[in-house]
Amino acid sequence: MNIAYIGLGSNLGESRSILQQALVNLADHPSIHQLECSRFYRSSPVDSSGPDYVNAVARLETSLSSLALLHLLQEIENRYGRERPYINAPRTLDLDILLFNDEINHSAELTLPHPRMHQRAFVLLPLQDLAPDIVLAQGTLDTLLEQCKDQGIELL
Ligand SMILES: Nc1nc2c(c(=O)[nH]1)N=C(CO)CN2
Repeated sequence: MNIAYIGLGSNLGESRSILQQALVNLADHPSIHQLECSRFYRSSPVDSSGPDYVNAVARLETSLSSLALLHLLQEIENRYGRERPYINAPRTLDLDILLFNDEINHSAELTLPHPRMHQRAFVLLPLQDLAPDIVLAQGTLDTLLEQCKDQGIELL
């Protein structure tokens, strides 16, 4: 069984209920097990403008490959009317694979671990709820959170 961490984000529409519904969609999938989610956070947009985001991180076990999981996440994003008019545009639902076992992937479709997760408090703080002792290639969660403490984020 594979273990994946997924970043969830939304800053358009009913963000909290969209995230909750997306978690139900994931939990209902026959190849996804043991889904757990962090607390929800409100965060200021990083590298983009527009409304604040609601962010969370989920941990799940799956028999799917990383690419099959990516395609499932894209399909769920599309159910919530996700459009991609420009890079980092506001979005109803963003589902990113952050970590997939210890997989390192630099394919055209998927980069693992997620290339910017270590610089984003909206990923690191919810990840800390689920896996406080996890150590990324760039350092511990405490060390990395210290480096992005200027990013606005609060517990919902
Ligand atoms: N706070 C916050 N900022 C972002 C987010 C996000 O989920 N939360 N997602 C982005 C595109 O992936 C760009 N900026």
